[in-house]
Amino acid sequence: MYEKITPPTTGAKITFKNGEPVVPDNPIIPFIRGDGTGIDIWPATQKVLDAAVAKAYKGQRQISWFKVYAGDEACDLYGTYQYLPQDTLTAIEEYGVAIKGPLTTPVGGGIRSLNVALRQIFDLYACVRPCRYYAGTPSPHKNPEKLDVIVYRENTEDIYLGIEWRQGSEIGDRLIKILNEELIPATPEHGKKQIPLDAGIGIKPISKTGSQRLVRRAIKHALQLPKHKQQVTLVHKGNIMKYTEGAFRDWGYELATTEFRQETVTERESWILSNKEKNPNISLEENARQIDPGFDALTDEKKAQIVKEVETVLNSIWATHGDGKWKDKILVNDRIADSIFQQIQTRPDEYSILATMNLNGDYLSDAAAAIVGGLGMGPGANIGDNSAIFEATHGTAPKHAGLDKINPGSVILSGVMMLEYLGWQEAADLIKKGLGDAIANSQVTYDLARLLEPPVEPLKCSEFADAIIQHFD
Ligand SMILES: NC(=O)C1=CN([C@@H]2O[C@H](COP(=O)(O)OP(=O)(O)OC[C@H]3O[C@@H](n4cnc5c(N)ncnc54)[C@H](OP(=O)(O)O)[C@@H]3O)[C@@H](O)[C@H]2O)C=CC1
Ligand SMILES: O=C(O)CCC(=O)C(=O)O
Ligand SMILES: [Mg+2]
Repeated sequence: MYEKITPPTTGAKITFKNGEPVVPDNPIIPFIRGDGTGIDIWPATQKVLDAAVAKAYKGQRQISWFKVYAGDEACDLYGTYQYLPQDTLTAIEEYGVAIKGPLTTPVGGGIRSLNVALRQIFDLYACVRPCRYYAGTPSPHKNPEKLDVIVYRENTEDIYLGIEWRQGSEIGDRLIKILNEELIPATPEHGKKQIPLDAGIGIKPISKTGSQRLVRRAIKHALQLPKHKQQVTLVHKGNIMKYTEGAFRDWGYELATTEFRQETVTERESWILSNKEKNPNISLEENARQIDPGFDALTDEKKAQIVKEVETVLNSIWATHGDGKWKDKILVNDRIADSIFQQIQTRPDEYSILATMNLNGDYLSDAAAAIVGGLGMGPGANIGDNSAIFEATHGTAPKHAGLDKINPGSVILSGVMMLEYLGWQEAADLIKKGLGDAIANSQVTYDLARLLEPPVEPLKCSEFADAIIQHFD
């Protein structure tokens, strides 16, 4: 079955039932070491995960690690250009849950991202990246502890589908010609627009199915959070990209107000309901005026639409959501993507789950990680209905590779997410305690050491792992 690798002789497979993992006490878990600093980070991570599981379960549970190959290591073993061998795909498919270090993607030409390919091959449609603050972590922000968000990023489509054509390529030029001569003129709203003849072209597909399954998972996650964090914000640039990003927002609201009608309230609905609670005799028109500040300047047709919206909301959900009942529901709102980048800095405590499309979520997860201490503190998970791969937000950080210097925190915390996904909360909690206490004692790697005031002598990558383990007690 495998060409060059052999699964561990002990351990059992994780299986999936209704999208949830069924976990034996000794699961076999494939891991990819990763390129660049993967060589430093992975051994540190494995040591911490094994120590936590051993301490929490005293031999009753353990992970049987299965080394599989991708990136540079795979080419060394399997031959030139064998970046993602079939063995690796077979192993992940068979064992269901895997963890990986970062893999290199060249800019411009060369191979397309192996990281993205893995998400697409296994249909890992939700990229979940929590950003929370560990006390004592230096941050460029005054109150980093106020940020506690989870970026829920659609992980399989958008421009990451990678359908694009190079400038000057035969098909690219043909496509531009068809667009300029046939499709754009046939679409009146595009007027006389034309694509420059020397343009590269990329396609940005955003589907209803892809958007709604992501938002569904985000809402289900919100239901598990403490009351004050039960909120999902749909992040989009729908003012500019109406039929892709705008549609993502609309499909998100549609899902929330149909599949989760009893559990959710939209921000606009909450304004309408609260206007009536403050003034039970408020007219539909006055309510509409209060939810839309520019109401009086609108056309009669638009005004009538908003009045109708108010009426529909009151008729359909006053009984279930009115009289303050909406305050116990999950709040679903939306924010335009550029504004959310400043909102997480200026009003971080107003946000919880940020549901995004692929590109926006890629940007936003690095930015949010920076607030709570940088890319060394940014874990992540790629989750589908039949498999999951855990990996950090950051990349290979090649200039630090092999120096035993880089912060392994993000991959270790990705391991914590994996343990929680397996239901091994006790082991996950030990690591969170160990990591938190190490940071609180200023036992940190270079990235955090240089920001501390006064600066401290940094620990090596491997020493940080040891410090975490020492702080289990
Ligand atoms: N999922 C994946 O596998 C990903 C892969 N990549 C790939 O990684 C490669 C390198 O990408 P690049 O743009 O340099 O981005 P990286 O995220 O690899 O690194 C950028 C900078 O972020 C800081 N950083 C990253 N990781 C850590 C860490 N663990 N601890 C502390 N600081 C960290 C370092 O800053 P400083 O030097 O200032 O300390 C580093 O130089 C590219 O090929 C890219 O495509 C990128 C993202 C995700
Ligand atoms: O795959 C890559 O090289 C980059 C991907 C990335 O930045 C991410 O998923 O956050
Ligand atoms: Mg990224």
